[in-house]
Parts: sequence; structure tokens; C-alpha cells
Amino acid sequence: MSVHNPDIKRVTTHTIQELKNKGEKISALTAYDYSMARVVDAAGVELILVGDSASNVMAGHETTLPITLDQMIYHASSVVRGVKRALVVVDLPFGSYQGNSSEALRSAIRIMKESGAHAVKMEGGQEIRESIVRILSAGVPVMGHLGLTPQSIYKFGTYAVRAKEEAEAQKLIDDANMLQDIGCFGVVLEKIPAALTKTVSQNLTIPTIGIGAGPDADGQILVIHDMLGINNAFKPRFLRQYADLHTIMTEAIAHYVDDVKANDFPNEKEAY
Ligand SMILES: Nc1nc(=O)c2c([nH]1)NC[C@@H]1CN(c3ccc(C(=O)N[C@@H](CCC(=O)O)C(=O)O)cc3)CN21
Ligand SMILES: CC(C)C(=O)C(=O)O
Ligand SMILES: [Mg+2]
Repeated sequence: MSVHNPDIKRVTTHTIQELKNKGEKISALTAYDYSMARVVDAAGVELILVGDSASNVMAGHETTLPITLDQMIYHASSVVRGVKRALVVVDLPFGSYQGNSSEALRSAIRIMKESGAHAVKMEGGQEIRESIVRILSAGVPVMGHLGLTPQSIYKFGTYAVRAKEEAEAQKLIDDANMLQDIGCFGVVLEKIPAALTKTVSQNLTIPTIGIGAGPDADGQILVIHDMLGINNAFKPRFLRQYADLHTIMTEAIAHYVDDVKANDFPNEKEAY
């Protein structure tokens, strides 16, 4: 296997726009730490998201709500140090941008200044328009996120598919057009019907990145721990698991324990 587009030295928001323009799908994955980011970047992924799913995957919380701006900056700065090529996008966490555009701008600027990331992502449409406009005005690229927006899970109550009804689908279409009009460089579509993803992706000139949104988004994203099978608890229908690292890691660790107990590790060559 070889890395796609080896001629691209550094992926920018313009690069992923060009990928959409020429009809090439965009690959995206999450990462939360330096070592994983190095692997994901070197394997050729174009966009790395430092997702607030770190709250679930890294910290063991049930939702994405508890993770703080400081914690997101810690994860993002670690990821940036591991990345040579990919575009690094960071989720603004819950409470750092909703309802106050000045605070939203401060939060985005802290992420850019303190982590070295290239862009931020924000959940929502019309409700957070002013915050997005302020951040874009400061020169910070913004990615939208519509459909299933986990930061508002307590408003909806479930992680079920979004925008199945006509009214909600129309609001999503309107929000997507608005995000493009104000200058977002892309939009994540999470857990919506495949047909709606197709409509939105054809309507927009900017790229859509889908998760549980069917094959017609301009790109796809998954949580790295889910797709590698490190996390063996989360198996939604939209997930394709490309490895079973949970089993591989468990067997390796059990083998180590056996070797220590058996006085097999370390041997003479492993000692001074
Ligand atoms: N590990 C992990 N992977 C993710 O993809 C992810 C996170 N964490 N945290 C933040 C959000 C939350 N996401 C979610 C959460 C639940 C479902 C989900 O489909 N859960 C149930 C169905 C629930 C329902 O229908 O009510 C499932 O079994 O598929 C999907 C995406 C996606 N994101
Ligand atoms: C699932 C992706 C899109 C995300 O927002 C996250 O990982 O936090
Ligand atoms: Mg997120």
C-alpha cells in the first residue's frame, strides 16, 4: 500500500477543496495524542480531527460534554507535534462557544495559539452563526458540524438518526447553505439519511465529511479507536472495523505477564 498524492507536502483547506473539485474522496480520522497522530498522518489521511470524542475515548466519560478547552488544547498540541502533512482540525468543546461570540472567538484563538492546529470545528447551524462569523473574521478556518451533534445530546435525548422528517431535513439544508455562505471550508454530516447527504453534498461547493451519513459525502471520518478495534464496546452500524487491536493488545499483554511470572523476561540479552 502506498500513500495517495505523495506530491502533496502539506494539506490545507484549499487542498481538500481541490479534492472535492476533482471528485476525489477525502479521508479523515480522529487522533488525540502524538504517537497515534504520527501513524495516522504517515498512513496518508488528509484531515485529522482532534475530536471532543476524546472525552469518551481518552477520558472514559459517557458524553462529550465534560471535556474542557484546556484539555482539548493539550490533546491538540500533542497531535500537532506528530503531524507532518495532514490538516489538523480541533473541536471547540461544549461551553466554549455557544451563546457568546466574544467567548467563542477567545476559545478559537486559544486553540490556534496554544496548539498550532490549522482550523476549528463547531456543532450547530443558525444558533451559532454569530460565533462562527467572529472566528472566521479573525482568519481562523471553521468547519461546521450538522445532523447528530453530540454536544446537544440532552436536548434530543438519543443518538438516533437525525433529519428523517422533512422539517428537520430542510433546516439542515438551510444551515449547510448558511455555513457555506458565511465562509466555512467544510461541514461534517453525522448520522443522517444517505439521500440527504447526497442532496447537501451536491448543493454545496465546499466539501462534506460524513460519519454514518452514507457513501455520497465528499469524505468520510471515523473515530480511530473504533476503526482499529481498540475500543471493543462501541459498534454502531456505520462503523467498519479495520483491525482487532483489542485482541492483539490483550494477547500481547497476557504474554508479557506470563513471561514475567515464568522468569523468562528479561533474558541475558535483555540485561546488562
Ligand atoms: N468512540 C466514539 N465514536 C464516535 O463515533 C463518537 C464518539 N465516541 N463520541 C462522540 C460522537 C458520538 N457519536 C455517536 C454516538 C452514538 C451513536 C449510535 O449510533 N449509537 C447507537 C444507536 C443509538 C440510538 O439509535 O438511539 C448504536 O447502536 O448505533 C452514533 C454516534 C459519534 N461520536
Ligand atoms: C465524530 C467526529 C466527527 C467528532 O466530532 C468527534 O470525534 O468528536
Ligand atoms: Mg466532536
